[in-house]
Amino acid sequence: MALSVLSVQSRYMCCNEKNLKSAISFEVEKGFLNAVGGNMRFSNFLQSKLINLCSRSKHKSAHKLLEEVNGYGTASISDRSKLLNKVSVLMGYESVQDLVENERAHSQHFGSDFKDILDEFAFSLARQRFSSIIIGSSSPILLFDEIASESEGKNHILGHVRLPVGEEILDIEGISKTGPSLDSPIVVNPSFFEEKSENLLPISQCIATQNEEVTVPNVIGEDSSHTSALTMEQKATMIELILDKPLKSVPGISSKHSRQLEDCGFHTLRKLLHHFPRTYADLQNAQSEVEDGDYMISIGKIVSSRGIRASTSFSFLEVVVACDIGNNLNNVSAEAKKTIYLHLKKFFRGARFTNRYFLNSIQAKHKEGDHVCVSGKVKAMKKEDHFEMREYHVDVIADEKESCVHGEEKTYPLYPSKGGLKPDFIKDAISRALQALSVDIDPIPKEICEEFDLLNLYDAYMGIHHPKNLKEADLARKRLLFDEFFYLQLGRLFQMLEPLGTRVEREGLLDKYRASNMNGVLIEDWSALTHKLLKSLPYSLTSSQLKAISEIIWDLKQPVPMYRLLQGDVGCGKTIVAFLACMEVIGLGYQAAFMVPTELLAIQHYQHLLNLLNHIEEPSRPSIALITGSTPARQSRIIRKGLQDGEISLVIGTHSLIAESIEFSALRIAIIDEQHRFGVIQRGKFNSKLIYSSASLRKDADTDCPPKADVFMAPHVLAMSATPIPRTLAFALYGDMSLTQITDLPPGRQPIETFIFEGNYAGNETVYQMMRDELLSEGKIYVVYPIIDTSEQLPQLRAASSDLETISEKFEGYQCGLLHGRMKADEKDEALRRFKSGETDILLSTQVVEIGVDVPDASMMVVMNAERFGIAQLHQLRGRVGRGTKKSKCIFLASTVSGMNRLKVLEKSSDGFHLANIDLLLRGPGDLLGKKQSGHIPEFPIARLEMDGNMLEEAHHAALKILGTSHDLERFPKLKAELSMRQPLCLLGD
Ligand SMILES: Nc1ncnc2c1ncn2[C@@H]1O[C@H](COP(=O)(O)OP(=O)(O)OP(=O)(O)O)[C@@H](O)[C@H]1O
Repeated sequence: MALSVLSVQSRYMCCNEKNLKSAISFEVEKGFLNAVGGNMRFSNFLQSKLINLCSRSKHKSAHKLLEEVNGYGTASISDRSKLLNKVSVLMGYESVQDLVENERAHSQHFGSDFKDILDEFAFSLARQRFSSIIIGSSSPILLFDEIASESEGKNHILGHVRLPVGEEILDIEGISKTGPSLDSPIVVNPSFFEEKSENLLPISQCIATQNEEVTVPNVIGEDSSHTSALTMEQKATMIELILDKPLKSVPGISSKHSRQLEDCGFHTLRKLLHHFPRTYADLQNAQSEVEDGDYMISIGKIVSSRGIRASTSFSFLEVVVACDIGNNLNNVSAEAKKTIYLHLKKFFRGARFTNRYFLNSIQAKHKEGDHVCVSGKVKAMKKEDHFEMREYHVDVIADEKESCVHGEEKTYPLYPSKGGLKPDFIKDAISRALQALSVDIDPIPKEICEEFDLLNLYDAYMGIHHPKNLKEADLARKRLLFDEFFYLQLGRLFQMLEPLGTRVEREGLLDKYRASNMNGVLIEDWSALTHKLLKSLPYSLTSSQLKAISEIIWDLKQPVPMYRLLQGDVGCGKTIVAFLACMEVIGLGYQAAFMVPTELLAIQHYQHLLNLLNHIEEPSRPSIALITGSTPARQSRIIRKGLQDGEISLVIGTHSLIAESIEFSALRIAIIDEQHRFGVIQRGKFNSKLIYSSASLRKDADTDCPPKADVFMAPHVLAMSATPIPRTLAFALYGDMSLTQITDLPPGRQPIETFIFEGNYAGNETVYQMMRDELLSEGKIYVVYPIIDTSEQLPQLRAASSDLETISEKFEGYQCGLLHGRMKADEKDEALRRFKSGETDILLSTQVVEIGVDVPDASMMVVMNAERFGIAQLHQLRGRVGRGTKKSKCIFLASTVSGMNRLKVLEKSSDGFHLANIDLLLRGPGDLLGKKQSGHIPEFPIARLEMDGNMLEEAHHAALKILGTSHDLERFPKLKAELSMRQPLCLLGD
């Protein structure tokens, strides 16, 4: 309605703006409706709703609200809005907005004519009723206010087509009349967005009406003759306009809708187009048989929707969807087709969910006759062909006439909702945006697309959102995935080339990347301190470790901060590689920080390094410190001071290392062990912390002694991952990182024998016997549990603390220890120390031992309820044994036979990368990396990473090719512009 295009300003604007606007809009509508009805004041409407709720004495809050409603007329706008919100919630709506939408839908029986009249009158009515609100006083033509900034001399390109000097600014109402709305189909020439800087077109010519097409000279493509006179800079700036235009400039997206989209994060065309379908429905309903427990996705028609009150405090919603199934619905005889009925059920507990208003409102959300796509797990009901779904997802297929419903087009994109916007609304906006897209938007040159077998960008956007079939969607996905990698690679390489002065230097660097496996620094060129630590080791490094450290040292010598991921299977010896990297920078007079995810690991690393450094003579022995959450305040103060003064060269710690109060005097390298366990946010925090710390050196530089030039550079970052995440997944997460892999294990390691048993009486007894045998041969045993204490909710799970007594009794004469996350740091440390020293023979633990714990002579691990862990996680746990020369065993006890089957893969393989790939396929990347991380993973681009293994390599080669042709990207202005939109060109060290 008209009100929605107005800019509403009020001194009461302190309350939630969305709710306030909805409340006003609602009042206006209701007021008007009632005026038409002729006899009911607006507050009566609320009263009538509330009185019904009050009829039940339990609703004390409704009574109170009724009193408030009596004073509604005199209340402030913000109080009214709050009141409306409360009433809405009490009526079972989510918010006042939800109520407005539903009430509006309800009022549609007045017919579209009435709606038009309502729209027409609403504006003036709003003015009359709310004199305190200034409506329309600010320029309603928000679309064009960039023009003003341009005339003020800012050379800013508009989010819309620029007008020639003197052209009248169009009125928003004018635009909405001329331009199509979200409800009307449009025909727009793809070149709508393009513009010519010197000969700008009147906007009226650029907005196509229903049947006209507008031709605007093409200035975007590199080969366009019009562009030859433009400078690269101009071209690059113009290029930003296409995908980074605001949505309000897309024909067919009204300013109201664009505001709604913007509120949910869709600020530009790009943002909207990158809202990818979460899946595609095959509208042929190919399943011919449905069985209990199947996960199905199916198209059907809603046959009924009922909100049912089962008791005074229990209600449920039942929506029945009829789905025709059959192998190929178009070519199947009537007998082969059949209809199944899906009963979608949602349950509500609590008296407030049993009132009629609530039940009506939830049942009204599913309209009989609607075509929907349903997905979820089915449970067979007693009646044949009837299935229940309790956890389901329903998408309304917007237009039942849509060709795909009738089988012409099989793939139907299903979008996730965002910020409260319904998927259909987003889908519609995406379709509008696609129509407005230019065919030649692709910044990647045609030759590169051809060489790497990629769709062009326009086809990729079309293919991902409107695919004809799954193959087309997959090709589109690949192209967009390629972009993710490509720009990261391009950005990284570009950043490295920038500071290099001469063409020869740049070419040299590119050559090194062209043959990256040749990079490395000869051992003779390592620093003296690194050599000393190397000499103190009781073993020699494996060839893989040597290669890793020389790659890292090579990177440390580059003029830009290193960003490298060190990856290797469990127990391959990553820690020593990281220690050597620290020595390299400490040897040059800088500091190092080593951050690990658990206190236990911090202590272990600290003690390990301390032991190694004891072999180095005093003057050159670096001072190291340990700082964790349990470090006493006084000691932590001393350490912080030592780091600030530069007296401490290396600090090992948990996330407390990123505490605000820690400052370094010359931090040069940050090692982040098990980086993904910190989550992206903390990683970012750590980085910025480091940059800040380095930046603080500038102050010193201004005063007495100017530091070396490279002090201004942000610290090098070496991330380590013991979870052997697949190479490609690693890049999706750490796309701008270089990768070093340790591929072999230290010599003398014996393969771990793996057994899987069912955790029943017989299984347990067998395991106990194996444990006895192990103890007799002087082995040490970890017993790992999924939980600390037994839980009533999960009686089938064995718990570490509760089992201590049982195990102690069973293994009389042997000492048992306990280790879990709820213990204090020193208790944990003591438990591990006793196990290491042999004071305890059996350590009952939770998964705290999973990461990094190193007890080389531990020779057996038993994992209880192993089905509760992921495959990669079990592989990690198994890696706690077999770290020495003693032959080790690992036993997984599963509660169920089906659980045992899943674990069988661990019996067959001990290759972490292979197992991680399986986990990725079984559980998806979110699960593989733990909950913390999953929220940050763009599900779409990496959904099938295991199958796109070569993509990263290709992206890397493509980036090298581009930069080989033009070191500064001057010959590819579109790419340069795109790169600058995707990430700052100088992320670090600038
Ligand atoms: N080259 C080597 N030769 C013999 N032993 C080694 C070698 N490198 C490391 N080790 C030993 O192997 C064990 C495992 O090393 P480390 O803890 O560094 O492995 P990791 O890769 O960090 O393992 P995890 O992923 O389990 O944390 C340690 O006891 C370490 O001393």
